[in-house]
Amino acid sequence: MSTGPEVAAGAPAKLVIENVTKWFSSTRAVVQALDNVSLSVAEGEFVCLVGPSGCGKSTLLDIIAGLTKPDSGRVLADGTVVQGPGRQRLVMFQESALFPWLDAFGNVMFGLKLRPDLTNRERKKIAEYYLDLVGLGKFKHAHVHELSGGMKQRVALARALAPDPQVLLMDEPFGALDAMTRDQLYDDIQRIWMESRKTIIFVTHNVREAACLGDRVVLMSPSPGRIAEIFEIPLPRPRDINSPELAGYASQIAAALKGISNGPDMEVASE
Ligand SMILES: Nc1ncnc2c1ncn2[C@@H]1O[C@H](COP(=O)(O)OP(=O)(O)OP(=O)(O)O)[C@@H](O)[C@H]1O
Repeated sequence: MSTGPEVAAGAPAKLVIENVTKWFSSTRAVVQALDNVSLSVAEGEFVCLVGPSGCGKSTLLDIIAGLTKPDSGRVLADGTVVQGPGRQRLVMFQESALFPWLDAFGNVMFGLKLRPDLTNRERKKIAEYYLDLVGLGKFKHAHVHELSGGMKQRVALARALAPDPQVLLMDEPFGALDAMTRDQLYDDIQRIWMESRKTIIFVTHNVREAACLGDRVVLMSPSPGRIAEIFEIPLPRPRDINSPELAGYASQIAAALKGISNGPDMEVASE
C-alpha cells in the first residue's frame, strides 16, 4: 500500500498526472472536483479508480482523455502534454452509446473513422477481428436493439479497441449489467488486456471488480477529490472474481473506503 505518484518498477510511464486541480461552478454552487491529484501509470498497466460518488473519478478520466481541461496541473501522455482528445486515448462509458441505426459491424467500423491511414478493406478486416475478439463474430449484422446489455458493451469495447488506442479509459463500463454478464466480461477483459497489453484506467464503484482487474487500485476521497490510498494487487492472472485471495484485497479496500465515507453507495460484495 502506498500513496502518491509512482510507477511499477522498470516500466516507462505512459501517463503522468501532475498536480491536477479542477473546479466546477454553476449558478447553484462552486465545487472543487479535484485537488492536486498526481499519479503515474506505467505502459500496459491496469489501474482502477474507486471512491465514493462525487470524488472526481469521472472528472479525472475526462481530463486524461482531454475532454475536460484542468484549472491547474497537467497530464502527460508519452511525455507530451494532453491538450485535447486524441485517438491514442479513447473512452468507453457505462452506457454503450452505440448508433442504433447501425449494426454491430457498422458501429465498430464507425470507430475506425479515426484511422484514415487505413484502406476500407483493412478497416473491415480489423472490425471483424475485434468483433471476434469480444465473442460477437456471429452477431456482426445484428442491430443494436437485438443485442443484450452485455452484448452492447462488447460492441462498445470492440469499437474502442479497433482504432488501436494506446490507452483505454473505461468509465463504469459494466455498471449497468447483471452479475452473471459482468463475471463473463471480467474474464473477457482480462484475456483481451493480457493479449493487447493496453494501458487501462477503469472507474468502478465495485471494490471486488477493482481488485479483480487492477494491478493497482487507486482509492479517491471526496470534497475535494484527492488520492487517499493506492493498493497494489499482486495476484496472478487471470483472476477469479470469487476467489478468497481476491476477497481479502477487496475487503482491505472496502475498509479504507469506509474510513473516508459512509460508504452506502459502494458495492463491496460481488453480488
Ligand atoms: N460539468 C459539471 N458541472 C458542475 N459540477 C460538476 C460537473 N462535473 C462534475 N461536477 C461535480 O464535480 C464533482 C466530481 O464529479 P465526478 O462526476 O467526477 O465524480 P465521480 O466520482 O465520478 O462520481 P460518480 O461515482 O457518482 O460517478 C461532483 O461534486 C460533481 O457534482
